[in-house]
Parts: sequence; C-alpha cells; structure tokens
Amino acid sequence: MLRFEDVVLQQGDFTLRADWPVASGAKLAVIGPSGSGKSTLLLAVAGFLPPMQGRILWQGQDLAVLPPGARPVTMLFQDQNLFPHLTVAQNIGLGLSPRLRLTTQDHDSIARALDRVGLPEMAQRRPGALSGGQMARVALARALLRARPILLLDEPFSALGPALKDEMLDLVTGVAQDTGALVMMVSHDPGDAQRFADQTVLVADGIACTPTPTSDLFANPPPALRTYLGS
Ligand SMILES: Nc1ncnc2c1ncn2[C@@H]1O[C@H](COP(=O)(O)OP(=O)(O)OP(=O)(O)O)[C@@H](O)[C@H]1O
Repeated sequence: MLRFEDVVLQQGDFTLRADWPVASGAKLAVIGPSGSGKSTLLLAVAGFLPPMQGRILWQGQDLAVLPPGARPVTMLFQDQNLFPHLTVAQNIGLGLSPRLRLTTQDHDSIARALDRVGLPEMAQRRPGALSGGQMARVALARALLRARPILLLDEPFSALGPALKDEMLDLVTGVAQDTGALVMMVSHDPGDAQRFADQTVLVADGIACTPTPTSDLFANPPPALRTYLGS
C-alpha cells in the first residue's frame, strides 16, 4: 500500500495536500487543471521533492529515508529520457545496470522486454532512428525490466496520436498486470483515465483528492471536475 499521511508539498508559493492510501497494484489516473500540482505529487513519490509535512509510506516504510534511485519507483516522462548515443538495447539495459555491465542473462531479458512491447527487431537501432511511438515503447520496455512496484507516468504519451496513445495505454495496462505494479498516470485527457484507470485522483484547489472509482467520478463529477471538463 502507498499512503500519503497528512502530506504537505510545497513548490515556491504553491502548496498541495494529500492524505489517503492506495492499494498496491492499483491503476490510478491523476487529472486536474494545468498547474494544479499533478507533477508535484509524482515528484514527491519519486523522491525529488521532500514533503514539508507528513509522510509518504510504501508498505509501511517511510520513503523519506530513501534517495530517488533507491525508491521502489520507476518514473517515465514525456520526453522518454532515452540517450541518443546508446542503442535501444543499451537504453533498456540502463534499467538493469546503470554502468551497462550486462550479462548474457541481461541481454536475454532485454530481448524479452523488446518482444513484449512489440519491437523485437530494434535492439541495435539508436533512438534517432525510431518513431515517437517506438521511443515510447522502448521507454516502457526499460520500465518493464526494472520491475519496480510503483510506476509513475507523467503524460508520457501526450505527444502521440490518439490511436497510438490508446495502444500504449493498453500496453501499460498489460505491463502493470505482468509486474503487479501500482501505476499513477498524469493525463490531461479524461478519455485516458476512463480507458486505463480503475481509480482517479482529482488534483485541484491545492488538494490531491482521495482516489475515486473512475466511472463514479465521471458519472457524478464534483464541481472542480465539472469546471475542469468545461461542462
Ligand atoms: N520549481 C518550482 N518553483 C516554484 N514553483 C513551482 C516550481 N515547479 C512548479 N511550481 C508551481 O507549482 C504548481 C504545480 O505545478 P505542477 O507542475 O505540479 O502542476 P501540473 O498540475 O503538473 O501542471 P501541468 O498540467 O501544466 O503540467 C504550479 O503553480 C507551478 O507554477
């Protein structure tokens, strides 16, 4: 279980509060207006923004003692953070060994991860020779290989067209099922939340609200969500 316990996060003048638990393995969408604090919430879980107050607990352990690299977390950003000078296989291998000391077994795992995301032939290419959708798949393969129990996605597919984005969301769903990871995905598209997430966190007015079943939230939107949706 991931628990925000009376958490207060601050960036400059901006303050965000969160106080709720979410079960391991849940698929959460994080939605809300621009500047409402969605990325702030993810950065805190990843360890790049220590809470001003309260604790973030994973399986009962306060994450504050762990630096970002030691947290049970993989984070994917929109730019996919692929290194242009490394091959696809090496970029994925970074998920296993930051110094790229890869064993035969590691290379087998990389090949399996590439298969899983539908890119079996691309191991020796460099990111510059891939389409946007293929880059997104490589980044996902790296996350798959790290197999950390929390996967944070900060609008990772927003640059992709609608069909490709849906394909990637389905792939993330599959990956999350394979690894049993808790997924928190920031998105500006309510359709993403409805397609992907069993629960949704609305971030608005300085509060990351308690996760609500996605279908209930959209069937009966609270005022802040209605304003955001423009309905
Ligand atoms: N380094 C910083 N210093 C000061 N204020 C910051 C900093 N980073 C973010 N903020 C402020 O914190 C607030 C929340 O930002 P955040 O990026 O979390 O919002 P968001 O909901 O992810 O927005 P968007 O949907 O536009 O990406 C914003 O008002 C932003 O201006």
